[in-house]
Amino acid sequence: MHSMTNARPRLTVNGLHKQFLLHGQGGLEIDVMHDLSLTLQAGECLVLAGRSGIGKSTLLKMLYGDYRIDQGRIRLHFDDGDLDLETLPTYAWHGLRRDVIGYVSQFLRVVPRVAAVDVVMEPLLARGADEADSRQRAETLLARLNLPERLWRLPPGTFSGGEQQRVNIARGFIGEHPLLLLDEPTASLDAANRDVVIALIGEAKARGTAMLGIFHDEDVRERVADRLLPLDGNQGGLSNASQHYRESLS
Ligand SMILES: Nc1ncnc2c1ncn2[C@@H]1O[C@H](COP(=O)(O)OP(=O)(O)OP(=O)(O)O)[C@@H](O)[C@H]1O
Repeated sequence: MHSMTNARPRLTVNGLHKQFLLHGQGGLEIDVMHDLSLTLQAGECLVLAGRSGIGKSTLLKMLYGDYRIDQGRIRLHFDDGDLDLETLPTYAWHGLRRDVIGYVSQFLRVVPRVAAVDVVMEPLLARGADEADSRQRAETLLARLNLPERLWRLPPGTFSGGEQQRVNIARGFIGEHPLLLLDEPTASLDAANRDVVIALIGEAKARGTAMLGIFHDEDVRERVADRLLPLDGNQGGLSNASQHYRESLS
């Protein structure tokens, strides 16, 4: 995998469009994103803003390969060249997620019977890291996030929402990916743990991590955002969706 450079934006998005075709609704089309462009530098945290349903999570899912890039360009910049995600073959996404793009989703996808500490260290093991070192780093992160030690060896399926989210955050940060996507990582946390996440984001910035995040909490947003990107304006969203819906009825 390429190594990333500090000299140019790590990520450039140009003319991105996203449309969902709802087969169950007689082929209704929903325009979620229209002509979105952005750049993201190393060590920068860009926060996506805009009303609910405007397409913030959709953008993160397109960057992570969960949603197809139908129109527009998403380009990652490395020392030795660029990588266009819209033409990336399916098999290449696995390595990209392992080594380059990290993602803290809103909810932990629990794997049954796997202990919390193993969930957290897995991204390191996937790269062939030493098991004892990986476990040590996972435990350090879980301790920082105040997850009680008695829970570390238990599967997180029965943990509280906030406990699961802290396992999720530890798993997302442990890999120190050069590009990190954050979908409401602090939503279900108390003030003390929110502060830990803000500190983790600060440390990631200092390492040169480029971050794109969604934070509804204004206090958190102010503390982490280097820039805000409002998705409202000409980027479609619900107004377009409802317009399409009305057109489909007429
Ligand atoms: N897989 C999908 N199929 C159909 N429509 C979808 C799909 N994913 C998202 N949408 C629609 O796209 C729009 C944008 O959703 P998205 O989750 O990106 O919004 P958001 O800005 O992150 O909202 P919130 O702040 O409430 O999380 C919504 O109208 C949603 O219903």
